[in-house]
Amino acid sequence: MEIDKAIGESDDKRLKTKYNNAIFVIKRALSLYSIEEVTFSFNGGKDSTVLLHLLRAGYFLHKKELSSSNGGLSSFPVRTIYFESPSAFTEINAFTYDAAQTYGIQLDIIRQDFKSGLEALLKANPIRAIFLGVRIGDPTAVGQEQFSPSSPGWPPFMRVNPILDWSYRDVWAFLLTCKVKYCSLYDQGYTSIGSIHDTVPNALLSVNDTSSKEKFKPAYLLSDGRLERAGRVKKNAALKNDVGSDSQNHEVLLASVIAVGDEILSGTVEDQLGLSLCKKLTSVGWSVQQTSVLRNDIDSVSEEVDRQRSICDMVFIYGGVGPLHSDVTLAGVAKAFGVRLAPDEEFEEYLRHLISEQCTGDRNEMAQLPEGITELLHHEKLSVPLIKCRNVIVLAATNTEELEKEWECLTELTKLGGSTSLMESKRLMTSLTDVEVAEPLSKLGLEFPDIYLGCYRKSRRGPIIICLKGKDNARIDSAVQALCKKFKEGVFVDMK
Ligand SMILES: Cc1cc2nc3c(=O)[nH]c(=O)nc-3n(C[C@H](O)[C@H](O)[C@H](O)COP(=O)(O)O)c2cc1C
Ligand SMILES: Nc1ncnc2c1ncn2[C@@H]1O[C@H](COP(=O)(O)OP(=O)(O)OP(=O)(O)O)[C@@H](O)[C@H]1O
Ligand SMILES: [Mg+2]
Repeated sequence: MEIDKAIGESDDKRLKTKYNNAIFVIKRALSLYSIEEVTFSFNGGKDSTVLLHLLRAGYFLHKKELSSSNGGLSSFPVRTIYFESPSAFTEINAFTYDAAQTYGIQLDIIRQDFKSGLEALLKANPIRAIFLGVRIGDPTAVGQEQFSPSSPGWPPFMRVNPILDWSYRDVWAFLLTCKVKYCSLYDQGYTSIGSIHDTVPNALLSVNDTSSKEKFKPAYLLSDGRLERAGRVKKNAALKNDVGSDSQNHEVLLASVIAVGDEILSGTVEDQLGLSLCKKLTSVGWSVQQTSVLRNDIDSVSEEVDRQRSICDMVFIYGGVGPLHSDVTLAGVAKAFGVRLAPDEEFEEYLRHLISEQCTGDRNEMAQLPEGITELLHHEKLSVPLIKCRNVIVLAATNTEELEKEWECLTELTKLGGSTSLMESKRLMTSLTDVEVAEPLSKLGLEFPDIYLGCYRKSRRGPIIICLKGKDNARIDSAVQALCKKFKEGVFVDMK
């Protein structure tokens, strides 16, 4: 069998291990279910192309073990389904059909959405397990194992994911080692393929060319596999798109800032990052809803992150990030999302590069990240990428200088300030007493419900500072005028 032979002859140890594990999963599935009960969900993408060949090899090896036959593989008896959509690339369609013909696959074309299509399929056939080319890092892989029952609300079947733990690099190592055909779009700079509406070539593969037409290097040259979805335009375009589906449709983006550290709570260390973050977020138009300081305790972190991530658009968490026993922040974030911490080999590489001499043992504990929900945000100014788990940003900064750098990169990478409209503000100082300003101010609040009114003082007896914030400078000016009218001239001093 040519695939098994090609891997056998390769000296890529890592690829061999990945291959053997995937074949093991496939053989287990073929032992657990009859051939009529399994289906391969094939869509012509690179991951499903890998799976196609693994299944061919796995089926061959499974048969060989059963019958000790040594014959070739002429046809592929695993039922194969393809959900064809009008928004698929023609190249994907063409490749899918071609591959089916080349490998003797009888392709069932389904022209319904996934759920309805699967319902109809399962009604008409005794299917119990479906092979998928899902990999960790795919948004749909969250919480999945190599064998994962379909989700509640979906028809009942087992999802079998033989390449769940394969990286982008593993996928290309396999396709190139086995010298198998793959969809032509991957040679034109596409690195992960969705629909024609949300997929463009990966800009990281762009080649500077003097001619007017932009050119791209092939997908296998993308050196950093974590960026394979950079060509998925809409989903990656702006931070606002990461906001949970249950988030409110408010115009101002809401943030929550969480510090993790027993030392802050005991007063041993002063938290300056919280203050700095609040200032930065406010300066780009975010409204900070809450700051909290938590103990270095997984459950405290997970409960607070879980609460804040559903109320706020973005949660910023810092402290407790590292390899020490007290560094529980990432574990808490993973728990909040109901996923486990799993080794991230590419993050591991970054860390090894950074701390190579100090690195002991096989596994670097710091390279464990929340599985399936983590996006690494790379910036040339950062030696280690920032960690983003859905709408939670984990900052590694331990002082304001480091925070400054991370913030700068974060705003560049995520358009943090670009997706919101900035708040205007004005501050007035007065030596009127609290009693004198209290009632007029609350009335002003009723007259200008769109203006935020805040008050503070620097000392009990000192002047009061009144803060007015809103979307529109003219509205703030009207509110200021209305307030001044309620008092004698000159009692308010404009501080800005
Ligand atoms: C064969 C098959 C089985 C699926 N099973 C499930 C499932 O059990 N639960 C689920 O939430 N989504 C399931 N999906 C949907 C995928 O998780 C995902 O939503 C789909 O691939 C859409 O990806 P896209 O929006 O990027 O195209 C399944 C899809 C396919 C093709
Ligand atoms: N339209 C579809 N028809 C059949 N199976 C599908 C379809 N879309 C997705 N799948 C299944 O889901 C898996 C994951 O899809 P995904 O888009 O992440 O990977 P891919 O298409 O194989 O590769 P790429 O990441 O390059 O797009 C596929 O390998 C396939 O098993
Ligand atoms: Mg795809």
